[in-house]
Amino acid sequence: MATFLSTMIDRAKADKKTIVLPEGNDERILEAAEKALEQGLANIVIVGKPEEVAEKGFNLDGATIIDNTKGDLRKEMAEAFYELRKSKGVTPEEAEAQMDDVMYFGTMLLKTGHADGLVGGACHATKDVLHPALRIIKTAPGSKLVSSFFVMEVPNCEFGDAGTFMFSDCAVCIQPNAEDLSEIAVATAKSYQKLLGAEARVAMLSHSSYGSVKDDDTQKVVEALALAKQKAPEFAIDGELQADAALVPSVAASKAPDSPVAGKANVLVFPDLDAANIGYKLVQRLAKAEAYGPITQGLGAPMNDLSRGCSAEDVLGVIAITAVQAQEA
Ligand SMILES: CC(C)(COP(=O)(O)OP(=O)(O)OC[C@H]1O[C@@H](n2cnc3c(N)ncnc32)[C@H](O)[C@@H]1OP(=O)(O)O)[C@@H](O)C(=O)NCCC(=O)NCCS
Ligand SMILES: CC(=O)OP(=O)(O)O
Repeated sequence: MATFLSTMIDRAKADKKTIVLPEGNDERILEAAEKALEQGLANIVIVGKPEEVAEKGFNLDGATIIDNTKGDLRKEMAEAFYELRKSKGVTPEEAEAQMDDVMYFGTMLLKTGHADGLVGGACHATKDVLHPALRIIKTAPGSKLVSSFFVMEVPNCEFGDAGTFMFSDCAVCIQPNAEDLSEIAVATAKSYQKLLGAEARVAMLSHSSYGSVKDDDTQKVVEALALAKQKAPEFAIDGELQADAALVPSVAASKAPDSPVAGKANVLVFPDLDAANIGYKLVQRLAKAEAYGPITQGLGAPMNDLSRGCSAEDVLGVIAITAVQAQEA
């Protein structure tokens, strides 16, 4: 049976894109690069010192390895970064020094067209990937908010689409207000349909189902639901729902009867970053689920993060997803 990963790899191969991997010092990144090259799913650019990358012993034939610490490209990226950020008070010297940071250098390679997408975060915290993304790539036209999702593949699971889900926002927006949460819900519904080619059924999660608890937190979700429905009436979005009501048909029948989503949700929108980040890691570790992401949405170019707990297989999945996003950019 085709898995999410095999589908993404096949789609990536159909129109090969160039993906930059700024963390050439990380073995999981190099192992994933080796696999990506072997399978022909993307052209690979690695940021790192060529001799140090070679020492790790991976077969990276065909990859371009770029040293950010010297050479013409460093100068070119520093100058382009200065032009972008001088209005924010950045000096030419600061721009040059900023290129020591592989994440900024890699983001500049993406910005200037040396790559179509970027994957990083195996050894950088999420904020260190998101800062250059927000400062250099910025939001896509028509998008106000950058957020993220994980594709979760839960083994032996009858819920969602045979165990496949998107969880959002597990990485970017710390304390989204109702307006932000509505943007996250609509963006993730669109991402689900685009990436997985199936109808999204979006549950706005809470500790309440259909008014069973009324407090400031549940009312934020109620407000977000109303805004999301107004913005995108074409999507099946419902709430507020507890996780059991969202997933389990028998619980849905008692807690949220007649809901178009309860008991069959495949997109879970969590009320804040605490709930979302904790929730995805619990499912990943306790249910032994595959967790691909965090994949950003709303950015002007495909640039995706990884968990520092990722495996080489997770990195390969995110490279494939990023290449597919680049085909659509
Ligand atoms: C995403 C994050 C890094 C942004 O932090 P920040 O300090 O607001 O970012 P910056 O100041 O660099 O913002 C740069 C610009 O992006 C904008 N911005 C920030 N977050 C944004 C978002 N989610 N969507 C769109 N724009 C955003 C800022 O308003 C700013 O705009 P300006 O240059 O016009 O003033 C921060 O929200 C964060 O740390 N999130 C949690 C990450 C995390 O730790 N996750 C847990 C583990 S996965
Ligand atoms: C997404 C995420 O939680 O990243 P990390 O594990 O690197 O903090």
